[in-house]
This record gives sequence, C-alpha cells and structure tokens, in this order.
Amino acid sequence: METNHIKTGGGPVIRTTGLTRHFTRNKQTIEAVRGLDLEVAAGELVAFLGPNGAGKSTTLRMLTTLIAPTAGSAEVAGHDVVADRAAVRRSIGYVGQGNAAGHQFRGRDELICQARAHGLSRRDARMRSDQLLEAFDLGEHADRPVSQLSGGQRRRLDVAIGLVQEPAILFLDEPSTGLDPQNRVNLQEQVRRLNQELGTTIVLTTHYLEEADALAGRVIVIDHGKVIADDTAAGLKSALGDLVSMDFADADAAHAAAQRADRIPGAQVTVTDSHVAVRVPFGRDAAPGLVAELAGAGMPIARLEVVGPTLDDVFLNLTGRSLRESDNTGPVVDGAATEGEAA
Ligand SMILES: Nc1ncnc2c1ncn2[C@@H]1O[C@H](COP(=O)(O)OP(=O)(O)OP(=O)(O)O)[C@@H](O)[C@H]1O
Repeated sequence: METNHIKTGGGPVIRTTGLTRHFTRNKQTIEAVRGLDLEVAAGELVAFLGPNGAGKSTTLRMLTTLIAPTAGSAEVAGHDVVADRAAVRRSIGYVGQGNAAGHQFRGRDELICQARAHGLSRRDARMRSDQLLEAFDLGEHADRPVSQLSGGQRRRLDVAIGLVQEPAILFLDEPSTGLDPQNRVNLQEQVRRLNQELGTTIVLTTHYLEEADALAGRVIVIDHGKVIADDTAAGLKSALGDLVSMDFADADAAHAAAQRADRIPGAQVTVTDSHVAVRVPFGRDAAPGLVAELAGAGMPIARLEVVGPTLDDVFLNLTGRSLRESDNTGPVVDGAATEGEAA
C-alpha cells in the first residue's frame, strides 16, 4: 500500500516565519496569531498549550491550509501552505474539534469511504480500515451507526479517519476535550504509539496541563497569539524551579530567613508575615542546607514544604495568571465573524 511518509533528512517538516492571522469582528481587528516563528522536526510530538482564545486552533488551521495567513509564511512537509495547498493536504492528517464522521454511517463504512477518497483500491481501503479499527479498539463497534457510539469511541474514530492515508504529519485540535479521564488516557496512549512506532510527526493543541505534560516531548506555550515558552515539560519546569515554603515563629524570624534565602543563586523570595516562599532551581537540593543554616542561626523552621513546579506554575510565572483560571472563558463563538475561511 502506498503511503505519504516523507524522507526529510532530519530537517524541519514544519517551518513558520512571522506567521500572522487577523480576524475582523464588529469592525475590530483580532490579532489571533502574531508573528509565529517555529520549526518542528520530523518525528516530534509537540503540544500547543494555552488558554481558550490563545491562537492555537488558528495556527493549526493555517498549517493545515484551512485558512490563509494574513502575513508571514509557513511550510509543511516542504510545501508552502498558500502556494501549494494540495501538496500540503496530501502530506497531512487533520482532526479538528468537531466530529468528522457522518452520524448515519457505520464507522467501518466511514473509514473505507475516506480511504477510497484518498485513492486506495477497494481491497486496500478495506484492509486499512480493519487495521485502524483494531488499532483504536473499535472493532466491536465498527458496524454500529456513528450516532450510537460514545463520545470516546467517536473521538477515536475521528483520529482513525485522520490517519487513513498514513500521513507523515498529523494535526490534532484538542483531541481529548470532552472525554472522560479513562478515554483521555486511552487516546493519549494511541497518539504516543503512533509517534513512537510509526514516527509520525504529531502536533496537537490542548488546554489540559496534564496532557501536555504526559504526552508531548515538546511543549509550546501560546498566549495572546504569541509563543511565550518552548521546551520539554521537564525543561520548562526545571527552569522555573521548586517552591520551598517555610513558616517561622514570627515575622522577624521570617525576614531574617528571607535575607539568607536571597543569597541562594537564582532564588526569588517573597515574605508574607511569618511565611517565606522561595522559588529556586533545584530547591529540593538547596532546602536541607538552608534549614541547617537557619537552625544554627537560631531561626528554626516551624514548617517546611518543597513542591515541584507544574506547567501551570510555569504559565503563571510567565503571564501572571493561572492557566486553569484563564481557561474558564468558555468556547469561542465564531458566528459573528465577518471574515470567512478559505475553502
Ligand atoms: N473565524 C473567526 N472570526 C473571528 N475571530 C476568530 C475566528 N476564529 C478565531 N477567532 C478569534 O481568534 C482568537 C484565537 O482563537 P483560537 O480559536 O485560535 O484560540 P485557541 O487557542 O484555539 O482557543 P480554544 O482552546 O478555545 O480553541 C480568539 O480571540 C478568537 O475569538
């Protein structure tokens, strides 16, 4: 069976330069994506993490040729997303936020139909659909109408449909939104396997911190249309450092302790009454020495806690707001848009 896997020679399979997209709504310009410079190498599993409205989906829709950039450029699989849309589309799979499958069809028919649309022979289409049904644990549900599948089963079918033509690059827009934790983990497992076993480059968007943390080799944090951090989850967290929280008998002891903590390289110290919080790289290693030093100086610690950072702490540190809180803005309503999507 023919596949669309590409030999990249290790170069980037996605490259954007100043990628920008504006929308006009109620005569106001919305700068959804603002000058994105990005490179993704073959075989990477990348998560775009950010709150609602950060510009994640808009970026994905430009990379998948669904909408055109207002400015800047992007190449996917070596093809320009504007000049060479058809070639880009041949190289990618895309699973959007809505359900792709027609509700009255059976899952198996949907897959076969998509495979035929991608040029597979009847026999190959049937084989490919069987493979995908098995890989996504959908075998026993394959002959039920899509409308009768659970949310998790339907989402897995969506991802299977995105994989019909064995794309070299797969884009997943919020693949696990709306799934219960068990289905979320199951889907993440499939995505991970796809990346590891087939080497498929995967770019997904998520606003689940845990998902970005668990799944992606690389996390690109997006806020207000801009990349504000780009590293492994571990890298992002270790750059921020651990939080060492200490309580003392009184405010004087806390202030004296804060002065000492301030001498630790890279420490950010805040004092509130008798409480001292120290954010410091490798805080768990620095804490015992600090405790001993303070005890020796007659300032014993009444309570000590060392907590490793979460990606939410990273986001909070970068933006001054919590990703969990910024995420409660509800879904974006596109209905009032005055600028349509490219066909
Ligand atoms: N078709 C459109 N017309 C007008 N404004 C739009 C349109 N699509 C997106 N926007 C606006 O662009 C900004 C970025 O939206 P986008 O959907 O890319 O964010 P997101 O990070 O993917 O958020 P979500 O997690 O909710 O999908 C938002 O302010 C949104 O309201």
